[in-house]
Formats: sequence, structure tokens, C-alpha cells
Amino acid sequence: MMSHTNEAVCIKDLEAVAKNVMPSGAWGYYDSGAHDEQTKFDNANAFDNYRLHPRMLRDVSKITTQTSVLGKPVRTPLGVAPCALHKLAHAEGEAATSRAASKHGSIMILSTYSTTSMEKVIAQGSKDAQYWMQLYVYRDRSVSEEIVRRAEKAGFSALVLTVDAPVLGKRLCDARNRFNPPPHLRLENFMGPEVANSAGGYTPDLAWSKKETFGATFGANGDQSLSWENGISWLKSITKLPIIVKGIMTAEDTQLAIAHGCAGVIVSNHGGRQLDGALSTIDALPQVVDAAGDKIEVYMDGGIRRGSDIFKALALGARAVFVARPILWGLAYKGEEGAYHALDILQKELELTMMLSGTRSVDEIDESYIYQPVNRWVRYAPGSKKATGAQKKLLAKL
Ligand SMILES: Cc1cc2nc3c(=O)[nH]c(=O)nc-3n(C[C@H](O)[C@H](O)[C@H](O)COP(=O)(O)O)c2cc1C
Ligand SMILES: CC(C)CC(=O)C(=O)O
Repeated sequence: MMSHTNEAVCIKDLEAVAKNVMPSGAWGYYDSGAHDEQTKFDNANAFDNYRLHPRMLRDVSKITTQTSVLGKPVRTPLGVAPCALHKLAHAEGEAATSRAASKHGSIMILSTYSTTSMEKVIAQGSKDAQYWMQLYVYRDRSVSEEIVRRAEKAGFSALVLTVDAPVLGKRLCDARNRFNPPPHLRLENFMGPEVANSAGGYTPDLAWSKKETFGATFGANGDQSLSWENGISWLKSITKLPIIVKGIMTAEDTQLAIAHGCAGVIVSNHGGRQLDGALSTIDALPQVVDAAGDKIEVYMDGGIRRGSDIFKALALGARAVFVARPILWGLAYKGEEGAYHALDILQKELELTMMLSGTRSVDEIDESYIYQPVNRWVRYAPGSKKATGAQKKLLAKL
């Protein structure tokens, strides 16, 4: 419900406006999770299973959310997750998001499938703004390699390889709408002369001008044979940029990410858009943090709609969090100003939660500030009745 000043005061307000102003096909594409959307809803709802344990009389007159990510200082542990097609929300698309993220001091991860070229996006930010480039790996590796080269040259400081989408999840809404982006939008990261040439005619048209839908074409270009060896090791061999793997949900894969020399992992289920039935990310986070130790940085995304959600993720060991849909809703609401507003709402709510719980810096926010659900999802390793490390810790609390 919007206030009488017509200003969105919380992320739910932004969602309501976006739903109202966006065409239904575009809204459906942004909103939908896979299949019955269990995981999409779990992502947001699971935060409610964690409750706060606030401390009083701590002198909270000066607090800071300043932290560091990959060794570089950032104003806040709140960043922008990569999402395709920002121009579905607003004509200025990713350029507007870039200005908003830069002004806010938030890291922006740019989707390969952006509707504004990576060079234009990064040019919108201030010199000290941080940008990471999200990648998919294509059957034709030269397409991926060209994107890496352009990202290096343009000044992106890390690569985010999304690994949870060998094919696109089954999104009922998009299937019913046979969703395809409007023809005036272009996937500008595939339009550079280098990419177009080396890919032998891989043009933006490939994305949706054929009879296939956007989703089907995505699957046709992606490399389903991707593995730790032929994916991560290959990427490491062609770039010196730090590699962050996005879409990790287990301790096992975290160990593999460490073994393959990744700099970080993003605990993510793609906003519930891929494997419906996967655990919510806040519930998956502890096992990843456990497995990561201090060897690799752990970030998370999915379902963050309030500052207290960020607080809970930090308390469980995330170094930073990223949001996707709230930014798109902000963009649909008021372009750059709306995207900034989405970040500002979450930032101020995080600061409020910190003050009300007696924490003055991100470092201070740890497990001692929250109550965790116990005995919710337990998984035993194949063939073993013995609990693993993370489960033992949980069981010990019962
Ligand atoms: C419309 C939309 C497009 C997305 N596009 C991408 C993408 O191109 N690459 C990617 O790695 N993740 C993509 N994602 C997933 C987000 O990066 C993120 O993992 C997820 O949406 C976070 O959950 P939230 O939307 O609840 O904040 C997309 C998500 C949405 C909603
Ligand atoms: C279809 C992809 C290009 C974008 C994506 O990852 C998504 O829609 O979730």
C-alpha cells in the first residue's frame, strides 16, 4: 500500500507499483520462478524462521556498514545481482541502474544479457565504483572469451560465472505467454565487432528473432557439457581476473570451488527461477560458510526484501548480499531514482536493524545476534547414517 505522498516506503511498495506499470509479459518474466515457485517463495519466507537477539545500551550513535569485498573497501555489503533485460523496466535500462549503484556505493554485477553494452554501463559510474561481469559459457568458447576480453578492457574487477543454468528452468508464466522481449531491445554485449566476427555471426538476433522463445534459444547456445575442469579451469587459463561462481548451494560444491582456485561463491538458486524445490538460499548459506572457512569469500542472493534480511545473512556468515528483483521494480517505478530508492530503502533498514540490535559495524554482526531454526532440513550423505559437520552442529543445538 503506497502512502498518500505517493512515495514507496518499503520494497513491497515498489513491487506493487512495478506490477501495475509493467506490461504483463515483461512483469511475468521478471517475477516468475520455476514451476510451482516453491523455491522463489521460500527464499523470501525462510528469513522469517530466523529471529533476532538484540543487545541494548551499546552506544549506537555512530555506525558504519563499510566493509571490504575481494580486498577492496565498499560502503555497504549490499550490491546489485545480475539480471537480464533492464530495458524491459525502463528505457534507460542498465545505464540508469549503473548510476544508481555507483551513487549508492554498491557493487553492480552486470548480466551478459544486458540491453546496454558493458562499456556504456561502466562509463556511467564514478572511478571508484566496482563492477563485476556475469558470464555464461557458450558452446562456442570464442563468444565467451570475447566477452571476458571486453570486460577486462572495460575495467570490470571480477568475473561471475553463473553455473546453475545449463538450460533455463521451466517458468510456467513465460511458457504461457511465449515470452520474447520486444524487438527494439538489443543484447548489446553481443554486438561488439569483435564478438560478432569471432562468433561467426552470433548476433543479438539469435536471442529471439527466430521461431524459438528466448528461453529455448538460451539453452541452444549454452554448453550443457560444462564441468569444473572444462569450465572453471578453462576460464582461469584465459584470465587473471578473480572468478566468482554464482549458483552454489552445497558444501560439496564450495569445496570444489576452493579446489579450483575461485575467489568467491554466491549462494544462489537464481531467485527460484531454475530448480524448483531447491533449498532457500538463507537455509543453504550455513553449510557453504562452514565449508568455505577463510579460504574463499561467500556472498548470497535471493529473497532479500528488508534490511533485517541482510542482517540475518551477514550474521550467518555472508560477506555481502545482492538483490535482483527489488532493483528491477525500482527501475520500473522511476528509472535511476527508483533503482537508487530500492538500494536506499534496504540500506537504511539495515542501518536501523544494526542500531536496534546494538551492532555498530558489519564485523560485529555474527551468529550470536540471531535465533536459528533447528532440525528443519537434514540431509544425510549417501550410504551414511552419520551426520556431517554442519548437521552435527545443528543437532548439538537440539
Ligand atoms: C528478471 C531476472 C533476470 C535474471 N537474469 C540473470 C542473468 O542474466 N544472469 C544471472 O546470473 N542471474 C540472473 N538472474 C538471477 C539473479 O541474479 C539472482 O540470482 C536472483 O534473482 C536473486 O533473487 P531476488 O530476485 O529474489 O533478489 C535473474 C533474475 C531475474 C529476476
Ligand atoms: C534468460 C537468461 C538470459 C537470463 C536469466 O538468467 C534469467 O532469466 O533468469
